[in-house]
Amino acid sequence: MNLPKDFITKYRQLLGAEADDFLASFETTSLSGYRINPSRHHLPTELTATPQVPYEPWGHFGTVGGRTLTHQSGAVYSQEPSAMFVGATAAPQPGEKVLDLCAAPGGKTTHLASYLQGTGLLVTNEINRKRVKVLAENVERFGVRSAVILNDSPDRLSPVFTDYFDKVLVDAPCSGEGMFRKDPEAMSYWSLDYVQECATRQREIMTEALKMVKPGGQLIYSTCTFAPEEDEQMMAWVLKNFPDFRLVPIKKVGGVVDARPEWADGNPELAKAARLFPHLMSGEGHFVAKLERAAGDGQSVHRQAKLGNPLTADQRKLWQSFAQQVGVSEFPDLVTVKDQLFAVPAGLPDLKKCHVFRPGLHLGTFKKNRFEPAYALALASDPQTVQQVLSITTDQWKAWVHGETFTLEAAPQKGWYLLTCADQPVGFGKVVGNTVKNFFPKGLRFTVYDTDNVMV
Ligand SMILES: C[S@@+](CC[C@H](N)C(=O)[O-])C[C@H]1O[C@@H](n2cnc3c(N)ncnc32)[C@H](O)[C@@H]1O
Repeated sequence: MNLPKDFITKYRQLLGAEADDFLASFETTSLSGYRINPSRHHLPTELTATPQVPYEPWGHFGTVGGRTLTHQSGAVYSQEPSAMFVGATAAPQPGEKVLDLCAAPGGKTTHLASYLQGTGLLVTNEINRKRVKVLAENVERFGVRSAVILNDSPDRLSPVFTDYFDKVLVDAPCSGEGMFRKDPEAMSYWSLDYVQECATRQREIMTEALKMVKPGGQLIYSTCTFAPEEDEQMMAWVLKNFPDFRLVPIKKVGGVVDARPEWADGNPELAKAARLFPHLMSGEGHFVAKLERAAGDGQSVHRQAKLGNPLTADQRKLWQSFAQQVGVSEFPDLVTVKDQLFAVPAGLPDLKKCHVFRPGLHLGTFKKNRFEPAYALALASDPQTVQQVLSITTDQWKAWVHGETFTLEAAPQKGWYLLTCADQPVGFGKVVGNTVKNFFPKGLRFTVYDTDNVMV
């Protein structure tokens, strides 16, 4: 690999005798991994029997293809093994209020959602308009039930969510040195100046992010770079400028090591943060730190959310009749945005000043005198509790994701069914006679070839 000259010189100086092993690791193959979705049942051993990532019970080494049933149904999320250390360090408790400030494409968000188990509140934000769409697709595919998706800059969010969250994750945009092995393209925009630019942007992001942590709450900061300017030096800057925050120790296993105080101002507290080096563990380069705000009284009062519109009597009837007939769970807080129905998480502050991309779980669309359930609702539904479930074969699944209608041997009762394949939810289909009408979202359709493995 043709590493930039300045990069080699810098890390030879910083790492001394360790530099040879560090630089040699760039010549080895990067490792891929995936996380299992804990809300899915009966997953095949092809997925569950692969070697486990040491610090993440849902994490496995291996590859899952994008055109598989496993991927489409949200049974897994492909994620580089080191990146799993971030969510495992945040590990929010069910019921907590959590912000993922730099969230697209959604690796950490879906991981945080696994910990929350459909409870509490997950505010997941992405500044970039194109990337927020991908984030929404991944949140939907993973069946996340209690997320609000925002498309804002940190300085727009901090006045709305001052002193609000139990946990804030800043998975910062960074110089990406830790990804050179996996994605050599990242080297093309790297320079010593670029590292400085990233550090400046990270200080701006952190200044806003820290305001949103409630007293006693935590902020998890991570990068996928080795650059001390963006890692230990960033934490040294926080400790100096935000005295109500301190670093708390992170449990380090599987070759994860202490951060290096000598790469910043020498403050021994910095060793509490974690470094993931590819020459010391099985994964790419990362840095993770956990900051905790001192307990005390938060100053801020949060006005209740005014999101969307209440349902009309007709809309409520249509939704209830669908929910009862199909047997999907009820949601306490429902709102409409135009003709779209959403279940919103409880306890949100007023989001009038935010760009709300999704106010909650998309349940469906009101059409003229009928209700059409959303793909997001299907993937957030548990086939074990839904009453109207239709199990389809893998050949029928191939037709389904390709956008085709297909026929059944016997005609069940007319209506909406949660379709499952190998016990995984794959969408809602409408049965008319012995035909299953296709409602797989047009933008997500794909072709599965006979030679493709449906599972991995
Ligand atoms: C490292 S990526 C996040 C990866 C994501 N957490 C995941 O696990 O899939 C950083 C994200 O920060 C966003 N970003 C860039 N500039 C930003 C800024 N000034 N404030 C907040 N986010 C920013 C980028 O668009 C990018 O999606």
